[in-house]
Amino acid sequence: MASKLIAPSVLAADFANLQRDVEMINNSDADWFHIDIMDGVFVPNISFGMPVLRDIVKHATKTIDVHLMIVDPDRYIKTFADLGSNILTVHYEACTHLHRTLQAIKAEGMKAGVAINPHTNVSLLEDTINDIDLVCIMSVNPGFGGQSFIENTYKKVQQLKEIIVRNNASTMIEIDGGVTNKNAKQLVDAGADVLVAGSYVFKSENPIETVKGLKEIIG
Ligand SMILES: O=C(CO)[C@@H](O)[C@H](O)COP(=O)(O)O
Ligand SMILES: [Co+2]
Repeated sequence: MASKLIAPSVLAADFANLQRDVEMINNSDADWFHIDIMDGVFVPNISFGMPVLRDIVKHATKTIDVHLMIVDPDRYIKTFADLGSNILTVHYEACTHLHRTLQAIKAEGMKAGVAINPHTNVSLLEDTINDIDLVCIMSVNPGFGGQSFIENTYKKVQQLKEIIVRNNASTMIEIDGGVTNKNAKQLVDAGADVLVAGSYVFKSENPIETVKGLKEIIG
């Protein structure tokens, strides 16, 4: 079985010491950079945009996993490809023509991801699962780091895993929000492949050791 991945969320980094924090992820056991882009419309918060991502990409040596929390994401697919995104995840709730959006992401040479809010049932992905490289199950309401993990997520992971197996798909399952050493094992046991961790990593005393601890837990 492929090893499970950790993707620290740069949203929780110190933006006045961004290069230091990017190097920390480079030097850690982390697998991906998780980049949260918020527009203040789809979610009630604005994070950072293209110039900051450009500078992160300049220094990052690992996969760039971009989580778009914006309305009408089709407008920016090419922009995020040109900036160096490897995986581009759009929200199910923000896409009128999800199938078309997924094809457009892949046409730009990126992996295509779909994120679902806590209220969105995984069964809605059954008809597109073979077109989706990664499903990001939100385990908090999107918009902010540092929120508490929603326990119903375990059930959603199991249900999504059943859909993936039933359709013989190779879709990865990512969990985003409130991930810590307390829920990591149960999430991978339920079928998760990638765990995003923001505050738990960056607000810890020794982020490198914290990532290492998470990797040891998920094996
Ligand atoms: O997309 C989001 C929030 O909307 C996440 O990626 C958070 O940035 C994760 O942060 P923590 O919950 O781990 O602090
Ligand atoms: Co995110």
